[in-house]
Amino acid sequence: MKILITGANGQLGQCIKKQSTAFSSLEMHYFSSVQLDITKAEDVNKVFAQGNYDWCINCAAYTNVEKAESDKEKAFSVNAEAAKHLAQACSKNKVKLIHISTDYVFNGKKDSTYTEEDEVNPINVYGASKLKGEQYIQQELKEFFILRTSWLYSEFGHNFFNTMLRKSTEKDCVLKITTEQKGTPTNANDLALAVLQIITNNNSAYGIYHYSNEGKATWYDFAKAIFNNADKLNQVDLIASNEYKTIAERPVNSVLAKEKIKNKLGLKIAEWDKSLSDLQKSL
Ligand SMILES: NC(=O)C1=CN([C@@H]2O[C@H](COP(=O)(O)OP(=O)(O)OC[C@H]3O[C@@H](n4cnc5c(N)ncnc54)[C@H](OP(=O)(O)O)[C@@H]3O)[C@@H](O)[C@H]2O)C=CC1
Ligand SMILES: Cc1cn([C@H]2C[C@H](O)[C@@H](COP(=O)(O)OP(=O)(O)O[C@H]3O[C@@H](C)C(=O)[C@@H](O)[C@H]3O)O2)c(=O)[nH]c1=O
Repeated sequence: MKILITGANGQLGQCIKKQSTAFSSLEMHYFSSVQLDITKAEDVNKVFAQGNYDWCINCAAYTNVEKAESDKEKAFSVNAEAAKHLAQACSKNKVKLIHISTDYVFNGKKDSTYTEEDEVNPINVYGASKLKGEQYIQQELKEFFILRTSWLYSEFGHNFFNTMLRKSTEKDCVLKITTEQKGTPTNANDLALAVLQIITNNNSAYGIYHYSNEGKATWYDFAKAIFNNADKLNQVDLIASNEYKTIAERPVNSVLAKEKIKNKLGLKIAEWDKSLSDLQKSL
């Protein structure tokens, strides 16, 4: 099977590269943002017309939640308009699409886990742009999986996990970490494996699915677990805080319900804290 991966040098793209070594039946074709800018519809059409792909995994996105508030046009261009071009190219060339979306499509006011049927109502520009992308894909294409995930981290790229470990090397490190949001940290390597399993299982139960690791945490809980696993809790002054100022608002609760993906696609999902400690042991 021939697979096109966009945004290949981002965090998820690199995890897919790492995990795909165990999937010898897949012929992977990686395109970085320089090799294929998905906002350029003509370039997208050219790559699709030349490739004869079976699947496209869209890892390309505008993911800076803070910057998106003042850079709305760019966020919508990448996360919404370009997702539309991709879906149109997929439809025209009979390519199946796996697209990644976010827990930030929800407003966070629900006090239990979010299912795929729950009302979407984003409270920041990034979330709104990702929601528009989901809507375009549903309009343009039948054979798609949209996987909404949350709080991705890994050894690659820019994420909360790497930020915490980097800051902990600074002298007299004091970290005030918010307890105001509850969600699920998700190992991007686990998501990468899930994506590759969906492709190889050749399941045709297309649609929107939630995928995160199991369990829930605040960002403070997440930071504490990272430092505990790294045996660094006594090297940092870690303070639970409800005063960390941000430009973008985040949903207070964004824990995702995973029953649909487990039941319909048969995926097994690890607990967030176990997956985190396994990753840290392996690095
Ligand atoms: N990170 C997270 O916590 C979460 C992410 N998601 C979603 O998961 C997916 C993967 O995220 P993640 O890997 O963490 O994000 P990253 O920001 O690490 O990677 C995104 C990649 O997209 C590339 N990109 C940006 N604009 C374009 C463009 N116009 N054309 C082609 N490529 C482009 C970036 O390249 P460059 O660096 O050159 O701009 C980067 O390599 C995204 O859809 C994101 O919305 C969902 C929930 C949580
Ligand atoms: C660095 C830092 C952050 N925070 C807070 C800010 C914020 O509320 C929370 C997380 O901060 P970040 O900026 O790392 O994460 P954020 O950009 O909100 O992460 C989101 O990214 C997008 C792409 C998604 O799709 C989401 O699922 C989610 O992972 O922690 C602190 O409280 N203290 C700190 O020192």
